[in-house]
Amino acid sequence: MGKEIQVKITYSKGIHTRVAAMIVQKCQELMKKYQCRLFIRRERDNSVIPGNSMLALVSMKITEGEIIYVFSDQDRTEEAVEAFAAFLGGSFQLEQCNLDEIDNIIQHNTLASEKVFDSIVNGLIVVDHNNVISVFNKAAERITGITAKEALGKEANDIIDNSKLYEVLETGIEQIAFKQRIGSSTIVTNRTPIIADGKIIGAVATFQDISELESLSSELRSVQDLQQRFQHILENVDDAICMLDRNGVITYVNPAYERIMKIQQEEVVNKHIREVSPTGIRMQVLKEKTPQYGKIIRKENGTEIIANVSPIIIDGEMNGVVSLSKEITEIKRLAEKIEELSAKTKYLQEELSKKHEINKSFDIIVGKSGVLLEALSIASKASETDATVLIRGESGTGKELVAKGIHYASSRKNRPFIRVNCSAIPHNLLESELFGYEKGAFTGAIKQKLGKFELADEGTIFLDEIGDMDKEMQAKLLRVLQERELERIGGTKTIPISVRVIAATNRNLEEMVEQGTFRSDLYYRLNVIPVMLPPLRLRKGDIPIIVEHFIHKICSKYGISQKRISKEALACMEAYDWPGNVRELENIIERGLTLTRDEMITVGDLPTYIGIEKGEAGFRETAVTIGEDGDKIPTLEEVEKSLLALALKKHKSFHRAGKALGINHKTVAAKARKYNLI
Ligand SMILES: Nc1ncnc2c1ncn2[C@@H]1O[C@H](COP(=O)(O)OP(=O)(O)OP(=O)(O)O)[C@@H](O)[C@H]1O
Repeated sequence: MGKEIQVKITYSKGIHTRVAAMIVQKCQELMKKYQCRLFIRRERDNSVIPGNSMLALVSMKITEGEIIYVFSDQDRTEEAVEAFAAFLGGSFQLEQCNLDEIDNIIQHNTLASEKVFDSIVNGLIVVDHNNVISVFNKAAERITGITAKEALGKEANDIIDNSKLYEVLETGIEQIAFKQRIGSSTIVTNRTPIIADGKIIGAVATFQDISELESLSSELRSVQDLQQRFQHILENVDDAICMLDRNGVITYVNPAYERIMKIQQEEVVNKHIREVSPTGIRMQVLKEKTPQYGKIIRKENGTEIIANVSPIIIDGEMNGVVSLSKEITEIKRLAEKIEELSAKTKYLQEELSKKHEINKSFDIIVGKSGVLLEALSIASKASETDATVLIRGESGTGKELVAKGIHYASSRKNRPFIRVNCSAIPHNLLESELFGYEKGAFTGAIKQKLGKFELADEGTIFLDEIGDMDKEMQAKLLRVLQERELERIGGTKTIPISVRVIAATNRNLEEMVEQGTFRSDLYYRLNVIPVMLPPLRLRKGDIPIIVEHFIHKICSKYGISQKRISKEALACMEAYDWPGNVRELENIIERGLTLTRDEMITVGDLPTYIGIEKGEAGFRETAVTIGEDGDKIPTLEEVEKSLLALALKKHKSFHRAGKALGINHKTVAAKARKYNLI
């Protein structure tokens, strides 16, 4: 490097564009001649520029009187440096230079500036002091959709509606980072005044299209919003959720996971699944990248869970694993609940369909228990045919009611329903009762008498207590049933009969057939459609509605105001076993309604043996202690009452109580009535 030569700029206007062009032209000429490169160093800030760079020279804004230094990059080029220094310190007369060369340099530089402007990615608009556009670069064209041709030479506000460059021209205050809409784009712009010699000679706006940024940030906002929603869901679902990243590190577990797995998130989050569950399904899915559904896992703490584990695949790449698990006990509980509910629904549907199937004529029979409805459903179906029906059931279970129901539901309903109580009629009279007799058939037969079969013609005959019929009569009945015709006693002609037969008994006919006291052929002829009526103790759920039914029926019968029954009294009745079934219950209600002076039947209005089932007042009052220590000796009647009450409490039926006490059931019933035990 050669020596530096100091130069003082004496030119009054400093180094402006034309002068710079002249310097560049001189520098190029000297560089060519001396085969070196020449540089200028400014004293003010020590900045160095090449002497042949027009843009750098102009930007240095070297003024009159400033000190600069000139040097070369080669040794022994003093001549070149001296010549250059002499030129710089001169007066820059145009004649000194080749004018064409200078024009070319200026032209090239202007073109270079345009290129620079166009290569800027930001929009650039320059206006003069009249707000007329002098620069409108390519980016400005792209962002505004206006061509430079349309814009140049026009007032800025004619081209861009809301341009604020005029404000900058007026105030000289720059506007930084202003957001503005141009057409469909959103831009952010800086507007700066151009000041020369203290005067505003124009303004420049540089701007950037941020529409994409805006839509990205709104997308970001909605993604954030979505993420918050997901977070909320994850935190609140009942399923345990666990997420692993692509490397197998646990990144998230939700509160349900902590609860079900009985673990705190700090214990697992940020740990590799290998540490937490090395042989588990999550590890397997991480390795194999295939989902596993419905896996049942028994945890060490005894919890049984069902898990679905899936790989998270994004753009075909494994991005992590998510597991969703549920405590199986919960599912089991729900499944059991569903099973229970569907069994209940099925039962209710069956009950309902039974009720629907039952003819209205059976509405007089109160009760909605399954066993009763089943019996009534069979009876109702039987009423659609002429088949013989055998009704079985303990005394007082409603056999006659059902027989009537069948008759009134049948096509024979407008014809007679005739009841014959086979046990109430002496054996020798039953034949004439059933089949009638001719005048003079026997002593006392002073005129012809029609039998019940003839009276029931086209209707129904109800043979109650058929088990009490003697064998001779059984044979005669069988013949009539088989032949569908009869002869009156003492008569000669056969009379055809069209009668529907319903028989009933509370006796064990099968046992009687075995013992030979009931004809098996008659048994089979009668037992075409068997209807089994359940005893009241097997359908205690019906007690409240039957009680209500009788209270209503009896109050209406006696024309008294409707009464009620106390909860305790009803509870006693529900606890009692009802050996006399519905008939007994009806009697007790009638008795209670007669005894009570209140609006309500209470425990005190019930027979004592009913209360005892619930530990109410009753037997204890009647219980008698027989002592030998001079206590008062009870009367015989007191002892008898007490014994009867105890026997009835224990055995629940007159028959069995009678057996226990060694007396027959009729005596038990009579004495129970006498002592007010029923
Ligand atoms: N389910 C019922 N709903 C309403 N009343 C009933 C019901 N069951 C029986 N009863 C009534 O009970 C009493 C006895 O009924 P029913 O005479 O039909 O019984 P039973 O079985 O024929 O008795 P027994 O074998 O002693 O002749 C009648 O007053 C009857 O109205």
